[in-house]
Amino acid sequence: MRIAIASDHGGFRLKEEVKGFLQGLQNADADGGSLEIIDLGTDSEQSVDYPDYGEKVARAVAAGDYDRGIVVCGTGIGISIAANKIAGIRAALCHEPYSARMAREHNDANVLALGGRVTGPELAREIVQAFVTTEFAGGRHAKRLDKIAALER
Ligand SMILES: O=C(CO)[C@H](O)[C@H](O)COP(=O)(O)O
Repeated sequence: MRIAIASDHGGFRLKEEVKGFLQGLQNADADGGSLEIIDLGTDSEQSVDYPDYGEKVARAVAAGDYDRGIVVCGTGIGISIAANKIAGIRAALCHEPYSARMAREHNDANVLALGGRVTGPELAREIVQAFVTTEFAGGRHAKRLDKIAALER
């Protein structure tokens, strides 16, 4: 699985932690395959604008260059709003692992958003693990995603 990750300054520290978790999750994705991770920035706590980083990840995932994305800002709100503006992106802001699991199982979320000023690293680890290891359930959920896709047209 190829994962693109980015943050603004408010999410920078948690992004760095998440990259470490992802390294530790090697061979733990839903297919038992290895994880390839690309960091699209930012690279310090110097102030930047979260839409720029939400867009980078969202475009990389929407283009098929990466399978999933993880975006982090202070609350996770702004960067998830930005990512969701890109067609084909289903970004889910999650504060606990249950929502992350459901975001994959029911919503086939392809981008996870986290709040670096909201969620601590240990909880974030569990959220990220759920996001990476849970597959979309399909079935009745597929036609609902078709309806979401229709809203983009
Ligand atoms: O959470 C965010 C967006 O939803 C941003 O990280 C936050 O707004 C940045 O704030 P500041 O410029 O005061 O550091």
